[in-house]
Order: sequence, then structure tokens, then C-alpha cells
Amino acid sequence: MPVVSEGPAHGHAPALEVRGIVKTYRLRGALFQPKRTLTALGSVDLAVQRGESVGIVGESGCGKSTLAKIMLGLLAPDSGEVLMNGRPLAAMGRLEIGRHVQPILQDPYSSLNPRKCLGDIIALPLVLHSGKTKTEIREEVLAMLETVGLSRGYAQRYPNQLSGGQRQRVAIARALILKPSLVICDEPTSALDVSVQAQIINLLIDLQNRLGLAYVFISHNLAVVEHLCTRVAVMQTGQIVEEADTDRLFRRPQHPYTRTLLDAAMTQVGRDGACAAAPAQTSPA
Ligand SMILES: Nc1ncnc2c1ncn2[C@@H]1O[C@H](COP(=O)(O)OP(=O)(O)OP(=O)(O)O)[C@@H](O)[C@H]1O
Repeated sequence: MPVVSEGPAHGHAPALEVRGIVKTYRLRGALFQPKRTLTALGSVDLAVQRGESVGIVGESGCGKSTLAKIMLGLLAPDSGEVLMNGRPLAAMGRLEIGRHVQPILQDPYSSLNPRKCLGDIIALPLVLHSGKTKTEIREEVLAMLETVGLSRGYAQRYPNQLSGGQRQRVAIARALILKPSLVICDEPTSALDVSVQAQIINLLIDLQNRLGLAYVFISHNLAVVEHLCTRVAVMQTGQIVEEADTDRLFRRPQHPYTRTLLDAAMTQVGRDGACAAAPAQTSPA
């Protein structure tokens, strides 16, 4: 079945565009077997407009994280190109990429240095790259803590003194300190309790409204994607098989695989009760 696609109207250059991305992995064969290649992405096209949030959904192994790594410049595609605000990512250095795009990942704990206090963790990109004075950096970090819903006193705490939700707030602060226009969220709430998930999702929405961020939001939780994203791309075995505005995709899915995914999610919600569904109003974790 051909790709079912309803992209948005284009104005100026998108925050992110991937064109014809192909990525294969070489798999080691057993001793007497030849090496094999696995096609993780087979010609993926996707555009994310400024300030937009695009969900990427699909079953485990369909290529979502591979695509995220390519969008972040952490993995080179075999072919195709990634453009950030119209400029090829391949022509940018690490710092320039970091000013455009930052990740927020599933497990904030493993990415927070346990020996450093939170202020230093959040400040690191500024210390390395900004050329700002210590006083300016300190003030920016303290303001960023407040932006993500933590008081200034948290600057002196350490990662092991925080709850999971607080750690994810620190990871968000660190991602935003260089003021990127795009954030790639790869399962940012799936390691958190349901009530804390809701708080982090609401924080992401609030930050998007305040800072005009664009999000690529990868999640297995379709209810969260429906709540947060304006557009959704559905991936199956390394291909985007359907892409549409969230409302249309959830109400009138066109591709059989999208229908299967939505049916499976409905069955899951039926089994678990409504708790896996969209975030409610809550106070900070
Ligand atoms: N470094 C690697 N070497 C070999 N194969 C890999 C590597 N990374 C991923 N793969 C394979 O590529 C395919 C896509 O993996 P990827 O992690 O991108 O999928 P995913 O949709 O993010 O899955 P999940 O939702 O479980 O994280 C899978 O078949 C996976 O086993």
C-alpha cells in the first residue's frame, strides 16, 4: 500500500527535514554464515515545521530510534539528507547541531553525571560553548531551573537526591539551555509513574507554548501522542506508511497498519483502565 500522506502547507524552511533517509546495519553472521545487512530505514521523508510537534509511532524495532539518532546527527545515514532550518546537518559541527536540536531521552538518570551537582550538569553546554561569564551562566542556569518547575536551590543538589520526574526536569533543562529550536523526545516519559508522566507532558506542552519549540515525539503511548502532537507519522518496518494531522489520523486512519496500531492501543486501554490515557492537571513532581 502506498504512503498515506497529508503534510502541512510549507512556508519557510522547516525546523527539520529528512529526505530519502536509508540506514542499514551490518549484522555479524554466525561462524559459517555470511554477514547480513538489516535495513532499519528504507527511504524516510519527514518535515517538522517550526513550533510544530510531530509524533512518530510504530511497533518496537520499526526504526524510530534509528531515525531519532540520524536527526540528532549521532548516526550517519547510508543515503539521504537531514536539513535543519534549510541547512544540511552534514555540513554542521557538533556545536552548531547542538544549538538547533537536542534530545530528551527515556532514562534521564543514566545521562546525568552522579558526581556533579545539577547546576553544573545544566551549565556544562554553556561552559563549553557559550563564552559567557560565570555570573551570566549561573543566572541562566537558575532561571532555567525555574522554567522547568524546580526552585533555584536545586542547583546544589545531586542526581541521586531526585525523584524520576525531577531528574527528567533536569534533563529537559539541560536540553534547553542552548536554546534549540527543535527537541527530539524519545520515549521521555515511559520510565516514569503515570501521574508523573502527566506532569512532564504538561511541562513539555507549556515549554512549547512559551518558547516556540518544535518537537519530534517518539512514543509507544498513543494517548500521549494524541494529546501532545499536532501531526503523527506512523512507521512500519523502516517506512513511514501514514502521516496526517493528529485528529484525522486518530479518527479516520487510512492505512491498515495504523488501524491495527489504534485497535491494539484501545484493547490495551480496555485492559489497563483509562490510566494510560492523556495527562490530567497535576502539580509538579
Ligand atoms: N546498532 C545496531 N546494530 C544492528 N542492528 C540494529 C542496531 N540498532 C538497531 N538495530 C536494529 O534496527 C531495527 C530498528 O531499530 P530501532 O531501535 O531504530 O527501532 P525502534 O522502533 O526504535 O524500536 P524500540 O521501540 O524497541 O526502541 C531493529 O531491527 C533493531 O534490532
